[in-house]
Amino acid sequence: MALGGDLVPARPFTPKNGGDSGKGSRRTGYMSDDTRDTASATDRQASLARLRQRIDTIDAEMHDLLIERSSIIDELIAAKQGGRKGAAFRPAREASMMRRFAGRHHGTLPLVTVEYLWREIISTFTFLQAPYRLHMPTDRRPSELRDVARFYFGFNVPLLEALDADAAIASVAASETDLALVPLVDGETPWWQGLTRPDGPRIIARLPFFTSNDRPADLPAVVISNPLDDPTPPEWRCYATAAGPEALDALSGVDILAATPAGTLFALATDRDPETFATDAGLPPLKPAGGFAAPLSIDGDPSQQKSQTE
Ligand SMILES: C=C(O[C@@H]1C=C(C(=O)O)C=C[C@H]1O)C(=O)O
Repeated sequence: MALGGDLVPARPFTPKNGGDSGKGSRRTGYMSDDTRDTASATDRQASLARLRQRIDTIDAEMHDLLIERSSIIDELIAAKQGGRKGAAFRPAREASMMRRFAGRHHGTLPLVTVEYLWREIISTFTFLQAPYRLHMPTDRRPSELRDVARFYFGFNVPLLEALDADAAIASVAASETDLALVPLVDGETPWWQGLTRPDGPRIIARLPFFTSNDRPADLPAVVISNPLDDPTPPEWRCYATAAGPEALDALSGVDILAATPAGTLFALATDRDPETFATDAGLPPLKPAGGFAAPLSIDGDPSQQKSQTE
């Protein structure tokens, strides 16, 4: 049976005996309130129909543009074939696209909605270039992490549950194009040791990209991939150290990502030289663990502020 096949269409309400419903039945002038009400209801219907027509026209244009956007994929794959085989992600390009949206955005549509729509588009387009799966540990904040996964990678990308971050990173290492999404939550084990092996998986992005005091899918997390062919260097470089977080807390240009008593994963601004930094801070040599584009705070964005006060 077709969906909704049993549904009976609602019949319009027709009042009996002329519909004496108070205000509308009083005769006050040349045009009765009834006639006026009917006229304004007709006007409302007409303007609603006009607005819906405009929306349908815009939707058709957006749909045509998405189809046109996807027609570029084959050429994109060919253009990228000069590079190494592997994942098609270009995190620096994705970051610059998001910054461009933030710069040109206006109106009542929350900027985070734009981010969400384009994340679905970008993830699907990347997937069409080189299919991949997303490995997600289930041992810490799994439902919040799933929200982040779906917000940033949409519903076309298969999501695979892993026991913990180590298992998720091992699955990435064993694949060609897969990703892992690991929450930045302090724990007992320094899971990031799996990011310091030569030519092994590395951090490629930090989420959320648009930061705000009040946004959906806001669990801090990092995206991990095998080394990419992205020519643009990251703005923050990640390092692992055996030192605890207290050794780094007060230092400038440092962003602590996750910590255990047995070590810290942190990001260092690229204008800081890591060797000089480690020597000055009295730290043992740092182990590179990847990098990411600087997230963007959108709390000053007018449309975002509006959505926050609602
Ligand atoms: C299209 C590209 O590849 C991926 C898909 C993107 C997109 O659909 O806009 C953007 C960046 C990449 O992660 C690209 O490199 O430009």
